[in-house]
Amino acid sequence: MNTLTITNLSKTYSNGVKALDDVSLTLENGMFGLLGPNGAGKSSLMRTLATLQEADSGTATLDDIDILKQPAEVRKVLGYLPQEFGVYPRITAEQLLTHLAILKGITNPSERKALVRYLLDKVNLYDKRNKSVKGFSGGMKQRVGIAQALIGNPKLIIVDEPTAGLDPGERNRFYNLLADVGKEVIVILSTHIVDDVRELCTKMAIMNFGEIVYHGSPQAAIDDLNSKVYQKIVDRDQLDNYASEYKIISNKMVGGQPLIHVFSEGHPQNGFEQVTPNLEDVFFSKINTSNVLV
Ligand SMILES: Nc1ncnc2c1ncn2[C@@H]1O[C@H](COP(=O)(O)OP(=O)(O)OP(=O)(O)O)[C@@H](O)[C@H]1O
Repeated sequence: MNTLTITNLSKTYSNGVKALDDVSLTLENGMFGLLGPNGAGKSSLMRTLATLQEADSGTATLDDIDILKQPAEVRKVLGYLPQEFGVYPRITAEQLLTHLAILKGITNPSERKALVRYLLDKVNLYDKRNKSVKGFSGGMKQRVGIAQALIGNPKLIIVDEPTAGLDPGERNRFYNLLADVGKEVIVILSTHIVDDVRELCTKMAIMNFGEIVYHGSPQAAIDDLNSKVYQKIVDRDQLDNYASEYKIISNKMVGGQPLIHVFSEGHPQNGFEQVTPNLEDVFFSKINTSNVLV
């Protein structure tokens, strides 16, 4: 069992933005979802754990490695799929992975060849190994991204917003692959897509303005909202009135009209009906609700 312990991590950029505000989390093997809106600080946290940037204060350890002080040690046991894994030279999938394996220090040619073929098979691209990666679909490129993250038997795999731009079929294939990978190592899936976390993760954190605003299981967070979420279709021009009277946690268009979800300890009457809460309700109820109104 591997353990990642993050303690009081903070980071303020030179422009004054506090991207990490006293972040503390403990993670063990399995898929961990880090959910947050754009700009919440997810990439800042992922880049810090991937030793690509420094924190101002706090600590992070992976088993007995001090991530902030021993970056070279971390890199040996880290697999990282960055948000922009997008520079593809005109080489085949097998050549690209071979090249990245060399960079990762796999020096024995026959061991490297066997590893690359194993990884291509694992991400279901063995048949495409001689095709140029440039011509791959978004989903296939992300699978190459996972294959390269698996080089060197990592203990910690970080994937930053991996499903953006994938069609539903490709997203599903990618989910299956991640779920398979996540059994024996720590996988952190950073995303603003609630479905990614619902489908894959048993543990999660929600981040907003650099702070962890929830840490626990998705189901426990949903249970907390039980019989406290109500919905109603309202007129668009009435939205402001509803916002001042109720605690709106989400607002989406259904057939051209806003469907609002509100949080309420008791039944709000006035045409509202109770709904079974979902992870999206959790997400919106934990982050700043002023974003909700369009
Ligand atoms: N290098 C930087 N210099 C200054 N500000 C930065 C820098 N990188 C990020 N920020 C700011 O820090 C905050 C957190 O950014 P970050 O990229 O970590 O968030 P995020 O949750 O990953 O968002 P997204 O989903 O948009 O990638 C944002 O306000 C962002 O504008």
